[in-house]
Amino acid sequence: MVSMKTKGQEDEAPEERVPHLPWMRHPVDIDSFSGCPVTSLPRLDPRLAEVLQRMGIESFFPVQVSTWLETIGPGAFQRDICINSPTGSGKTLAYALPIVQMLSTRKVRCLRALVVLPTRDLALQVKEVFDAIAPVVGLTVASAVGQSSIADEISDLIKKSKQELYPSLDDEYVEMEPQTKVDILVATPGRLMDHINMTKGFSLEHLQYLVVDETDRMLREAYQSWLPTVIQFTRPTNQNHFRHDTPGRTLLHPLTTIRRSGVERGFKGKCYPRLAKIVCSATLTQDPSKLSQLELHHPLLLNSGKKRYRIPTKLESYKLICTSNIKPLCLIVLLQELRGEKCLVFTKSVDDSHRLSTLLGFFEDLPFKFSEFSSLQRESTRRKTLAAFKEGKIDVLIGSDIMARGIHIDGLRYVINYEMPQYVKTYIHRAGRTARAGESGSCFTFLRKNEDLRTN
Ligand SMILES: Nc1ncnc2c1ncn2[C@@H]1O[C@H](COP(=O)(O)OP(=O)(O)OP(=O)(O)O)[C@@H](O)[C@H]1O
Repeated sequence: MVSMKTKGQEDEAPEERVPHLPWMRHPVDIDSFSGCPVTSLPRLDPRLAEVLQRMGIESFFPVQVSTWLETIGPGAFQRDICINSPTGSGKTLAYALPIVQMLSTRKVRCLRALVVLPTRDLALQVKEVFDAIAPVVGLTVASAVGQSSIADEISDLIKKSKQELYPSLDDEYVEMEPQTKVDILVATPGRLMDHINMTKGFSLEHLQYLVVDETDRMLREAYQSWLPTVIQFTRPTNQNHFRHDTPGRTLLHPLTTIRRSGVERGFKGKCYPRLAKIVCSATLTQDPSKLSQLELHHPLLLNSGKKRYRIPTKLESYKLICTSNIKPLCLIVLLQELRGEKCLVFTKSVDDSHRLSTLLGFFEDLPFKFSEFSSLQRESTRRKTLAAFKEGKIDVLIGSDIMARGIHIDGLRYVINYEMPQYVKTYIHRAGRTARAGESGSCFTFLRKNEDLRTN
């Protein structure tokens, strides 16, 4: 086996192409910002500063500072924000913090911010971030991910209606009451659609902020047309003539969110305040037809550096060249060398993960504990395996790209591509499970002699 350190995936990426969309050609460079101590961020609510410090956050990362300046700062969220910044650079807090700060002055509780992510694991991880900061300013967060029964989710989301409590109340008064009892909802598209279609009282009419995380993946799949549905339901009143719960009703009552009243002083004739959007990824798509689905309002791109994608600065990449017949042995040697440190091993499919785990199972006395992590396993099994891995009871997880996106595991220093990923984007997300939040980490990729890390 030959091992070689590479200069980094980005040096091997294909030639940069000029983006088709003019607004993508002139991004704000996130790397031109430096970190900022929590206590120095202009206009940050002292309660939020305090809770962040208690969480051990002393200063903000550049992506968080630049997003803050475009939302709470001078940018004043006049434009929709598209964030393209490396894995582990802190994008979650970059959008969570301004949203929580902006909602902290709300008077009436109802659903005002929606964050949508492709998988349940990611959604729950993001909810944890909101849960850590939102309650200190009196905000409530819920998830709609299908982790619990839909009935439990409904009881977390929807108030008992006044009519149920006081049957003699006038219908008109009851309709004025917002029925959602959370301020922020973190959802996966499937469960979100279930609530939109079936949950009585679930309404997006007061929504002010929409976040689409892992945007490129979210736009690649239709997920039951969740995006056009959300956009349709949140159009200003004068453009939205239908509602699913009370068809034909027009509403302009005192509790109507100002966005729906359509104050005509917005940019390029659009109603203002509008539904403000933040979309983000480590590999944001530049495809105009995909991005157009988001109906972005005068978008602003925040990009790390000049390149289209960037890997974390402290990530070291290695090629391991060996023939197929000795690859499992080479993997075992490598894992022995890593001395029981946490490590993710990626294969190209669930079947390959299963085969590799079964093969390793034949070896006795391996000095590391490993487990398979597969979409074919039950949700509860996967959750237990991930928890055991996080706690250090398992050293090595073997899986396919189900583990590649967004998941954060403290102290994970090594990623191994047992099979070379097919796309640069996949490499970036897999490798990005390590070297997060300014830490160092290494990614090893097994290749055959004439193979290269260069992918399409
Ligand atoms: N300002 C900060 N100081 C210290 N740690 C931070 C800070 N901001 C975020 N983190 C930590 O950095 C880690 C990575 O953050 P996060 O998951 O938001 O990255 P990301 O950019 O969304 O990555 P990915 O693209 O892989 O989803 C998390 O553990 C988070 O708690």
